[in-house]
Amino acid sequence: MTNDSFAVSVTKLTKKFGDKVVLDDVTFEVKEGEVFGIIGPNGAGKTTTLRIIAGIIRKYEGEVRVYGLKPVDARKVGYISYMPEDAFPYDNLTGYENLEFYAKIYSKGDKAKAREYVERGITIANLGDRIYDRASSYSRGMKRRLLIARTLMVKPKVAILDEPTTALDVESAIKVRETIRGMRGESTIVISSHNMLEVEYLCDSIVLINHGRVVAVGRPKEIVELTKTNNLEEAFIKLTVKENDKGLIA
Ligand SMILES: Nc1ncnc2c1ncn2[C@@H]1O[C@H](COP(=O)(O)OP(=O)(O)OP(=O)(O)O)[C@@H](O)[C@H]1O
Repeated sequence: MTNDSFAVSVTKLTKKFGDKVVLDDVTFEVKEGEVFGIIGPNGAGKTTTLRIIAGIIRKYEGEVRVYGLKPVDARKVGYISYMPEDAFPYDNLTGYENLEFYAKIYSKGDKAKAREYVERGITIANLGDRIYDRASSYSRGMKRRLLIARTLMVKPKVAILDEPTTALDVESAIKVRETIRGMRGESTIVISSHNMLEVEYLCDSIVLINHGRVVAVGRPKEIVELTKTNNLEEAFIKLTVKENDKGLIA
C-alpha cells in the first residue's frame, strides 16, 4: 500500500544484485518540502536507494512512488533532479554554459523558462564572476556548488543529492550546506551523507540504513532521544556497531 500524499514513499523495497540482497524490506516516507537524509555506513545501500528513487535503477521489488508516480515516470515529467555522487561539470564549458546546458534540457524548448533557470542557478551557485570562467579552473568546492545549483535551479519537486559535501574542505562544505538549507521548502530534498553533524543540522527527518535494512527512521532529535545518546553520531554508532542491527524504529 502506498500513501500518495508523501513526496516520496518507499514501501517494502528490496533490491538484489545477482544473489546479493542490497536492500531488504526498506520502508520510509519523505514529506513534501523537507530535507530528508539517508544515512548509513559504507555499502549500506544509500546510493542504491537514491538511484531507485531517481528512476535510474528500475528493477526492484516493493513499491516506490514520487508524488504518486513510479520514479521512471516522475523523472520523465521533470519532477526529479538528481546529482550523483560522482557527478562532474563539463570542464570545457564555463559555469554559466553548464547551467545553460542543463536548463535547456529541463525547459523543453521554453526559452524564457531556460533563462529563468539559469538566473536562478547563478544565484544558487553564488560564484560571482567566476561563473563565466571555465569549470576546469574551479576548485572542487566550486564545482560542487555549480552541480548543486544545476540540480536545484530547475525547481524540481524532488531534488536528490548523493553525498553533496563529501571530500570538500570545511569552508566549501559549509557553503554547500548553506545552499541546501537556503532551498528548504522550495523543493523536497533527499540527500545521503556520512557526516552526522551535517545531517543533524540539515535534515528534518532521516532514515538510517545498515546492511540494507532500516534500523531507525524519524527526526534526528527523536532518534537521539530514543537511543538515549547525546547526538546523532553516538546514536549512529550505537545502532550500527554496538547494537549490531537490533533495530529501532522511531
Ligand atoms: N551495480 C551493482 N552491482 C553489484 N553490486 C552493487 C552494484 N551497485 C551497488 N552494489 C553493492 O550494493 C551495496 C550497496 O552499495 P551502495 O553504493 O548503495 O552503498 P552506499 O551506502 O551508498 O555506500 P557508500 O557509503 O560507500 O557510498 C554494496 O555492497 C555495493 O557493492
